[in-house]
Amino acid sequence: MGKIIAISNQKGGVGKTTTAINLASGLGYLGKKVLLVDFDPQGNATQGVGANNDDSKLSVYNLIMEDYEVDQMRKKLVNPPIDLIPANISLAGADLQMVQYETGKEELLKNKLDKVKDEYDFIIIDCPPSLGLLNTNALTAADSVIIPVQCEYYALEGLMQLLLTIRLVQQLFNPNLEVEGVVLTMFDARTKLSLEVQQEVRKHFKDKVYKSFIPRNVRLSESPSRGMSIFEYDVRCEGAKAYAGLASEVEKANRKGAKHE
Ligand SMILES: Nc1ncnc2c1ncn2[C@@H]1O[C@H](COP(=O)(O)OP(=O)(O)OP(=O)(O)O)[C@@H](O)[C@H]1O
Repeated sequence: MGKIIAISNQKGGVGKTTTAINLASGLGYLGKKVLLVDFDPQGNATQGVGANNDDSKLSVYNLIMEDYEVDQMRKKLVNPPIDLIPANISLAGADLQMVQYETGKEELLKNKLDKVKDEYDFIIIDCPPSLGLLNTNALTAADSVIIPVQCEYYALEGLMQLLLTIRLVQQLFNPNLEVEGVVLTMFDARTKLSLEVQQEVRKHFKDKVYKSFIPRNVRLSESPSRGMSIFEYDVRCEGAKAYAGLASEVEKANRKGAKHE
């Protein structure tokens, strides 16, 4: 049975998509069967692995709002060795449409992903930067959440709101939802601020914070525009080493019988 992990933080630009792409790819290169679900209307994860986010194509919108199944829109990629459910701008309208459903609107993604969960070791969901119904769908479908925290001023601001949302989803729709881990992103060891944010986050989340932190690295910001994960774009750069480390930590924590270290 695969593990479904949502990459979530309602704050924009903290590294959700970069983490979703490179964690999924890193796990793929470790030999794991991985499905990356782009669940952000911006479709950045789709483009970031070199796939098309043309809004005339079937996407995650059709999966959750219509009678389609994963098989009809998943793309099997070679480099990185993962499967992808693409997203495009049509997903932006889903929130408003779902609101009108009387029941089941929080479980639309879960209902579809559960059917393919057995085929994968990991299903990674790239969430949108909001706490609306799309995010609730991702958290209801997920077994756990990885929270990327950018090393900047006000890094922790808004995290309480995310934790409250996670608790609410636990109470209402998904009692087994857990925080898988917190990953520090855009870390700059030369600045006092990055070190302070790191200390603050560790004080708060203790052993949930991954030992691998993601440095600010220009190669990581360049790779999506080439449609490559960091492992194809520049496997030797610091960003690639950091995401390889994160993928190993996540893989190890989810080996049968393993406990989060
Ligand atoms: N470690 C890093 N070093 C340098 N640039 C980075 C790093 N991580 C992310 N970026 C860049 O920062 C920007 C925001 O990153 P990303 O798109 O991953 O964040 P996001 O949380 O998914 O954003 P959104 O909330 O808009 O979905 C992008 O331009 C990305 O290339």
